[in-house]
Amino acid sequence: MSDAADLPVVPPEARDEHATISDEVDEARWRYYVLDDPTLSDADFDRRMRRLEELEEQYPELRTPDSPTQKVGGAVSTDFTAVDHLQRMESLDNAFSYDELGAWYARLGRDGITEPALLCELKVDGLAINLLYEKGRLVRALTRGDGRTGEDVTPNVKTIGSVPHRLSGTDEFPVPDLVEVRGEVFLPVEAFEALNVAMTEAGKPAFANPRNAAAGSLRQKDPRVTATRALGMVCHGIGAREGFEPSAQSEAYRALDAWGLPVSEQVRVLPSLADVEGYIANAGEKRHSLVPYEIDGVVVKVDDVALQRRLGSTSRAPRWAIAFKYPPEEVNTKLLGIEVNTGRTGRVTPFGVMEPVKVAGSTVEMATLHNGYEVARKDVRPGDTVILRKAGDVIPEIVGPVLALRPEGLPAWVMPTECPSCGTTLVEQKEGDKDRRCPNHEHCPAQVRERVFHVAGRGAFDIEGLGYEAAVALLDAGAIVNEGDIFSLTEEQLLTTGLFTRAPKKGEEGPQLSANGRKLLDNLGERKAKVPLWRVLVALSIRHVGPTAARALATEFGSMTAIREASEEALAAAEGVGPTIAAAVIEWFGVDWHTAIVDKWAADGVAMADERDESVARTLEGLTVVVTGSLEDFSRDSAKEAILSRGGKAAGSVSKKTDYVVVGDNAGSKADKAEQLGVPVLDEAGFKVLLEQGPEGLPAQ
Ligand SMILES: NC(=O)c1ccc[n+]([C@@H]2O[C@H](COP(=O)([O-])OP(=O)(O)OC[C@H]3O[C@@H](n4cnc5c(N)ncnc54)[C@H](O)[C@@H]3O)[C@@H](O)[C@H]2O)c1
Ligand SMILES: [Zn+2]
Repeated sequence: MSDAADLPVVPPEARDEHATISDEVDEARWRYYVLDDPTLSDADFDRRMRRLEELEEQYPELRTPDSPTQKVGGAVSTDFTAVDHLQRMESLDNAFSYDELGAWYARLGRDGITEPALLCELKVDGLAINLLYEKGRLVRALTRGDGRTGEDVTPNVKTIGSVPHRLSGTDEFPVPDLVEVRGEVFLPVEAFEALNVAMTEAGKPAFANPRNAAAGSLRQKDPRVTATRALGMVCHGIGAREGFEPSAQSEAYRALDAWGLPVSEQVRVLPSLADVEGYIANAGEKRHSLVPYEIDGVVVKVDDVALQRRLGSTSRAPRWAIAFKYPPEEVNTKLLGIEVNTGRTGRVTPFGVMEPVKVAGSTVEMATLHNGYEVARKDVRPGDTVILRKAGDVIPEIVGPVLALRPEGLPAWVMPTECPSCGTTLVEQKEGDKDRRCPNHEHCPAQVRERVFHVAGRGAFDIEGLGYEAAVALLDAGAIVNEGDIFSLTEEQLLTTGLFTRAPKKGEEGPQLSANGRKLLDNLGERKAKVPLWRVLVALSIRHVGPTAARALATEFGSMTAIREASEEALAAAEGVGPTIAAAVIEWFGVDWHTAIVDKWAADGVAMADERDESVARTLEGLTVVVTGSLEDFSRDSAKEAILSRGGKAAGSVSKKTDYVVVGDNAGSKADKAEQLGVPVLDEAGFKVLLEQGPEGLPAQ
């Protein structure tokens, strides 16, 4: 041990920083453990703890017993009776990377413990609980508190369904005289979401996350309230015990399981660090699907109890365990402003602009707020500190404001009444609609821009070289007025934009078309000639007509003309279309500037029908055929294809306009309907004749 004299002198700045952060951490712990209402995100909290540890590493003098790094966080609220644990409850040291995990493992090696069996389990994001069983009876349940003294929440814990009030023994594991069982109380994600809906409906503030909701639900003064919250519990250790001496952590879990306590099925004992890393990676990938509650990491423990004893503990955590923490999915950041954006269909969407923060591995500075109601419901205001959540691949979400940090007098945000792009007064599509739309569909610059971009996009014409930047440039230069002009773009027009030009070479005059520009013209020419009809339909931005509906329409009708001429009933009757889409299609084609776009495209050489196989005779021209039940030699799709390719229409339901109904095995009501309406009915053989020879081939009815 070194003398105080050997220690580096602590500069006043370091001392100040340490004191400031210590105060912040103490305050944060109070809010988190006692009030269940944190103002720091876990990531911000962890960062402060790390900084304290760094400072103490550098200036060991700062590592006093009352430093937050030396204490198990938490305190005891006066709402509950304070009771001492029989054996201290500890925290866990953290690893935020494989390197840090490796460093922990290497330390075991230096302590003479090589290749120990390692028990891996999920780190449950809940709150710690200590259950005392005497002679198999649950006599007390305590929160962790400061590790020595916890809060007595026995009546509340007794409402948790998975916590047995009495243990049952087995031959291998008889009920011990006394045992402290440690575990985590959690609220499953689904129950959390349901609870928040109920809270909002009751006009109460929603919980920020399942962990806070679990803590708030368990630490209720009235256990009847706790009883209504679907809390769960999972065991992760034991404390004091009499009449029970397991030799391994995993053996303890087998005993807990035998006694009827909830033990996770995800626990594994693994032989090497590489296996542990595999476990961590796998659980990280399945973070939201492995178990119905939230996890924030993996806990790795030396399995052998004798080795655990040998390693012992620091002032706050065992040396034989480490928590590997996943990147945080929730962070706090400043909401700088709320802006609105007009989309392709005119929907005006508010979105939050935030101070950029890293969350779940990516930097986020914007997140949608969906509509004005959503902003009001969450009550987020520019200037608020907000909780930003990004779970896995899900798009980032602003969960809500940290109310305790709201500056006084911060005004609520008001949804604009006019389009941010063209100034037109916004409307609701239909009464009670939460969305507001700009009705200026034809000329609103934002809508036109989004549509042009959409026409060229992956799901529609898929035109390489016509991205967002090009769409904006072409519109700004007036080279195109709207999406109708895309396929008549000329070299001269491209030259007006600046985006598709290069400097003239010797002997050339004026700016020249760049390689990009020539490529764009080639792509336009190539795509318009061979694009399937359904992509053209998607490109038109008809409400409700996405790829699925577009494919259905194309299969059924085969050409743009057929779709345009079809009645609403005929559209609705088509397989996979239905009344909503039919109405949207009719409405869309009823607008002059819409049909002008279709006509312009057709004139510019855009393919407006799916190519037919010319070798097939058009035996069904003008006929509508319904196939029902299952056929031997045709699938649903191939039967339809056979009808379409011969010029017929394949309808989904039987009406007076149906010419033939083909009835296969297990045909249902459609066959009856045909009979009622007197529509000729064919079996599979008759269908084949019809396909080959047309109605002439069939015996006269
Ligand atoms: N946001 C805030 O203001 C704030 C304040 C205080 C603490 N916190 C959060 O709490 C953490 C520190 O709390 P802590 O001291 O409880 O440490 P910890 O949560 O990092 O780890 C220790 C705890 O993990 C729990 N745990 C879950 N699954 C476990 C398992 N399988 N095996 C063993 N233990 C398991 C136990 O309850 C144990 O007490 C911080 O990292 C932060 O995330 C946040
Ligand atoms: Zn507008």
